[in-house]
Amino acid sequence: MEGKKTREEVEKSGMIDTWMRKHRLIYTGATKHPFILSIRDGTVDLEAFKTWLGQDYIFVRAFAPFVASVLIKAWKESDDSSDMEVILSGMASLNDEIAWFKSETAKWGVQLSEVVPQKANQDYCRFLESLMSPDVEYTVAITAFWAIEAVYQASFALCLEDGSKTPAELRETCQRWGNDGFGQYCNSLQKIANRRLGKTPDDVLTKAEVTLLRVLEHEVEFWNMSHGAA
Ligand SMILES: Cc1ncc(CNC=O)c(N)n1
Repeated sequence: MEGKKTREEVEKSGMIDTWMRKHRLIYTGATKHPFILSIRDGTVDLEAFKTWLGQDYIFVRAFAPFVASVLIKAWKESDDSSDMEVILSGMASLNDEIAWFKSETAKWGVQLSEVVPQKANQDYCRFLESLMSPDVEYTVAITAFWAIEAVYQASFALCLEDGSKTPAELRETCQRWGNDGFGQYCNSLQKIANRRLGKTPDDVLTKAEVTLLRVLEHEVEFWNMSHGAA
């Protein structure tokens, strides 16, 4: 019989893995969403793709200040100076990413000045803003940060696997988040999160788990936008 894991056992294997097993269904809902599966099997509606592209540009603009807030928390609270370098590398990539969104939307004829944030996007951006508060612990923020990046990494890596029928014109998008370098970066964030979660008080641990679940829910809602709005 499988009993409840002791705190010590969980620390060895890593809290993130434990939570991924515990919340497998919602994690799979976020990483194997019908929109992603439609890219992977080549049946994607290109209007849905364009909707996602325009909405994600708005999201990434709100995500950059969130990452900046995590950097500030790392600087103030972290017990390991290499955390800042990992977070800073993520921020640097966002500079390139925002430029990429501008050229990619131009390519697809998506007028960024005319993109109106949909409700799911607004809700997600507002949630990010709540996490920027100085009252939110570094451990909670870095867990959310990992989850946000990991969902995109897992989703788009799926579209690049052998046997996937991702349309040629979408491969570059999938590469952006599905490439090995981005995978390594997500692993580095996961290690930081695990290290922090392994030595955090129970009340903060609970907050981090709840926050992780909120991220996964927002990611599902974000993908859902691409259905309704073609
Ligand atoms: C909704 C959402 N979640 C995660 C990411 C990936 N992080 C930065 O690009 C993203 N672009 N959009």
